[in-house]
Amino acid sequence: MTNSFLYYYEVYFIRSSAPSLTYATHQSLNIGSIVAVPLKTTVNEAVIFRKVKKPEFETAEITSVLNTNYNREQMEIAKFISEYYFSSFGEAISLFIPFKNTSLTDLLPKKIEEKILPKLSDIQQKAYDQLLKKEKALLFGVTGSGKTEIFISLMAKMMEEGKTSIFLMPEISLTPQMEKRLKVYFGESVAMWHSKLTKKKKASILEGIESGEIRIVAGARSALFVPLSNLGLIIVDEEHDDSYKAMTRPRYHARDVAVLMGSKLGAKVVLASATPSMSSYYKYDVIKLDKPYIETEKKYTFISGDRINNTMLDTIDTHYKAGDQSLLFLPTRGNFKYLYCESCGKTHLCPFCSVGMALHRKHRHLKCHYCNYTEPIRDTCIHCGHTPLKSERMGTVEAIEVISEAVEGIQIEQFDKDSITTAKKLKEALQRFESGESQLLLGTQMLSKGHDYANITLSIIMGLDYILGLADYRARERAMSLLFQIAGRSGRAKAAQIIVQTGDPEFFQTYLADYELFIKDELAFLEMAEYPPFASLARILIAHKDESKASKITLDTVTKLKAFEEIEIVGHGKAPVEKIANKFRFHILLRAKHRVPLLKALHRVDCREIEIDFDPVDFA
Ligand SMILES: Nc1ncnc2c1ncn2[C@@H]1O[C@H](COP(=O)(O)OP(=O)(O)OP(=O)(O)O)[C@@H](O)[C@H]1O
Ligand SMILES: [Zn+2]
Repeated sequence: MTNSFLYYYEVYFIRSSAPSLTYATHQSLNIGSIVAVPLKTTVNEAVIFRKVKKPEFETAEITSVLNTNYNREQMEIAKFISEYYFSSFGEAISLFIPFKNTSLTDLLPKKIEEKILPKLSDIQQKAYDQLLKKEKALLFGVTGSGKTEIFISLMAKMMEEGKTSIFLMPEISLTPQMEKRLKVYFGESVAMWHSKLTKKKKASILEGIESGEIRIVAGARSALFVPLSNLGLIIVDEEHDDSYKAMTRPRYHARDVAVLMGSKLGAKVVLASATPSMSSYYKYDVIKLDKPYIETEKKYTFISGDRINNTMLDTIDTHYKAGDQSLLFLPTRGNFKYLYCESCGKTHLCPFCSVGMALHRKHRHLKCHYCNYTEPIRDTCIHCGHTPLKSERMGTVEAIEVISEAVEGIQIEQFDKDSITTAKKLKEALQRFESGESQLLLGTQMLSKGHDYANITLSIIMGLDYILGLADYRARERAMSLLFQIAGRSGRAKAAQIIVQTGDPEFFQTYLADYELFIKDELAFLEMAEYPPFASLARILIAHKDESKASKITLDTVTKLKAFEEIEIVGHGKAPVEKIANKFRFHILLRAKHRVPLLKALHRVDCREIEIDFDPVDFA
């Protein structure tokens, strides 16, 4: 029977981590075609990966050929993702939505009426002109400088040329407001895309893309993978944001994949931020927009401590009574605590790694999660002698209680992952805030992203020292960009007040007027300390129900890795979050001057029981 087949193909199962298999068929197929193939008792979707010679072993026959396919670029990018981010090809290709076999490739130009497009200011126009000339660039524009208007002009230009655009935002919390802004200009030509859309909605958007009606797809990470033909532009807004990094396999970084995609497809890539990442600033041409569209006065107040104090309460009250709105940021609840000094604001650091020592009350010790150095719990600050050291932090719920009690009548919007669980709740919360029904937006990281509300006149940033003390080589960058981002949500139309809670005001004050100065100092530090962008990092995660098994896998992997001279094992041991879903977690942090030797070494270790996170951004 099998002798009569003419063609043999290696295929990968879509969404599966399984290795490839070979199937036979009578017809010649293209690489990237999607087929149905039998496996045991089921029929599965698979993608044709490459043509192979007739194998020695028996092969089953391809059941049918579906009417969709991945194009060459999608296949190539998926291959890159699977190798660079250590996933199977089947998992990597499943990020993409395939093209219909009948997809058109020519789009007619669409012109947006001149009069409805935003009129750019002179400095916006200059940045726009510069961006037109570059294949890829970083638009470094202070908060409120009107980066969005520049994007709109760029996307309109693409439409006129019969090209499509992808506009990425870090999270869906930004989509409702951005949707409104984009619809004004692009109407039915723009679609919002994110992973929480219903199947029906997705299907209708895909139809719009196919017919050529939709020319712009805007949304979170997954919008990068929609099947747009004639792609002319990819914008990555808030490019510094860690939400662009996927936390499950394939653990890709959407910003970095966007850059690769742009170069493969000949599409322009514009990364943008008011607080660019060190790596983008270092790698790409920088175009600056250094004035807000509307200049307002900003007054900063620094206070120490870790609680909501009377200064904050009084200020919230004043702004509330004046009919203005406020924003209050609290760091995300961590899974463990650090010791810090209330008096000087410094976190107690590991003497070897300069990262915060985590407090383990149960074991009655402090521990560094990078090098495992431990020491007894201490009570006195080594910097200023103050005693006792503190370890408490406050969550959103407690904060709302305190403020509601002190500021009579104020309506507070809890804006964090515990309360904003659906797209609907998000939309409603933002609507209540926009209409003025609520006057204080109180929450975690979600607050910091791109929101544009004219009426906010007060930003309060709590717990910055906690961020500064995180066990993360980017702790300073994270704290500084957070401060700039949250401060930037206020004062868009009127003068604003910003309260910053930190025991180390000098650090922040040095850079308040100039984020670029911070970038330069930080890059010098990273170069000296040999961290990215001056080195490559990878993190190996090991999780197992049996703790001793997890520990053994960790040690075995470390032993194997020691054979590779060009890579350094920075540390290994229990992960800061020791247990998730009943599995004990261990990790290994690796570093190399160049990425290639690191990739090579990691491709040599057995991947079945470990997970590799290349270019990690999360160390928990
Ligand atoms: N050319 C323009 N004409 C009219 N309004 C403008 C123009 N440029 C900017 N604005 C207004 O200024 C405000 C700030 O602009 P925008 O939200 O684009 O800032 P941004 O650079 O994206 O800031 P962030 O980094 O904080 O997200 C918006 O309300 C926007 O509508
Ligand atoms: Zn240490």
